[in-house]
Amino acid sequence: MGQEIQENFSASLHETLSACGDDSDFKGHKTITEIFGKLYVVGATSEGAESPLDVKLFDKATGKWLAPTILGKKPNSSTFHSGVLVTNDRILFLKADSSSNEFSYFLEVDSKFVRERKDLLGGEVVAWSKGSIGDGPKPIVISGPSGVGKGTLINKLMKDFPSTFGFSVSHTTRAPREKEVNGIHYHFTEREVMETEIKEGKFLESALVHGNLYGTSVEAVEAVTDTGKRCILDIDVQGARSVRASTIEAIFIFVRPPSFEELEKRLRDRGTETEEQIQKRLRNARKEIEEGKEGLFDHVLVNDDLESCYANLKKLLGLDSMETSNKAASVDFRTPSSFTISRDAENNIVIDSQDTETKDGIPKKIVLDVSSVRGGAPGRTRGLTVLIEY
Ligand SMILES: Nc1ncnc2c1ncn2[C@@H]1O[C@H](COP(=O)(O)OP(=O)(O)OP(=O)(O)O)[C@@H](O)[C@H]1O
Ligand SMILES: Nc1nc2c(ncn2[C@@H]2O[C@H](COP(=O)(O)O)[C@@H](O)[C@H]2O)c(=O)[nH]1
Repeated sequence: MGQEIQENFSASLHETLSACGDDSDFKGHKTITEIFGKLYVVGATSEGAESPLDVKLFDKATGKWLAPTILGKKPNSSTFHSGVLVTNDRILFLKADSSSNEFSYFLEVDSKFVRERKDLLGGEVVAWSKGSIGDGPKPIVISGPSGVGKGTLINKLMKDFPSTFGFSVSHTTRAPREKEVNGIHYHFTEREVMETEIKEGKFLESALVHGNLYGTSVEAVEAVTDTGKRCILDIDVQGARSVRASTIEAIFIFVRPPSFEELEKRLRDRGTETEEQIQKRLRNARKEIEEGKEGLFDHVLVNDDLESCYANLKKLLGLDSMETSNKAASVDFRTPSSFTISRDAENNIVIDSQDTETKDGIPKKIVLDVSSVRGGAPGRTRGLTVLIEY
């Protein structure tokens, strides 16, 4: 029953679009979803399974096509996809012949993130985020004054748990230090370029820190989440505040020095800053240490003895027993190459295979509970629950 409603609805939108002159220019399969008088047309502009899904927008009231700014990593197209309106701010796209890690993408059209970007950029904005089954690992934000040992602690985590954690590589306008490598430690960039990209909405957060611009790009976070790893952000307190205000659900950790004198000693001994820069960083450190007490952070660690601080960090991340404890719930399947979509009595989304042959790992039915999804662009939409029938 639900399935018929879906097909009739979609067919009438195709008719509406044809009557108005379909300028969407998509090759192969496309879907149309109506939200508040706007038709979101999604398809691929070029042939081939690996071409990205694009979004065109038709405004029924004005009869005009609008070109939205598309944020987030676009999903690759497949032979077939289906769009399901989940709430009035997002559409769920389900892809045929795709792995459980790739089959679901959300297109946000009016989420908080999208509204913020609309204010910033003007015009229409939409944002993609990949769907994640289960809770998925929450990103970790690590803040603290310069020289306290954030980088040292993060390096230890990355070395000991390489398949669990991925580092969000920030952009900065400061000059590289002797052993720093572009693209690994930072994306070193020109100020003008970074300012333009901030205006274009490419950054999740950015801040002026010790006289230079630093920022976390949406792409940097997505590059890590795409690998299924848990993202670690090393950012200052201003950045932590911005991430806290975003849709990203993260764990916020503040690292404190045992004393101000020890902090100064570490900064000097590191030997990477001039005296003037050290003084500036120390002045900012006093402010940051005060801000670290304000309740913005979920956990405060004192980095006195490195090994015991690292042990405490692992403990609060639940890593003291085994490496895999923070991995996302894994459910392995492939979606069928053709399917129909319906809603069941509990309002779950039901994907029914229309494949004529049964194949290993491809369920006959996939039931998706989307009632607890949260998060979203930039990053992932987490909390999809999946029930599978073979
Ligand atoms: N517990 C510790 N005891 C003594 N020295 C430490 C400790 N932790 C880190 N260090 C040293 O302190 C210096 C600063 O550490 P690190 O570069 O990791 O700080 P940071 O917080 O990442 O600084 P920044 O914010 O400037 O990048 C390094 O030389 C590091 O080896
Ligand atoms: N708000 C942000 N702060 C960042 C980011 N990347 C790094 N930082 C912070 O800058 C200072 C100085 O770093 P350094 O490498 O020059 O010593 C430090 O506190 C970092 O945490 C970012 O993307 N956003």
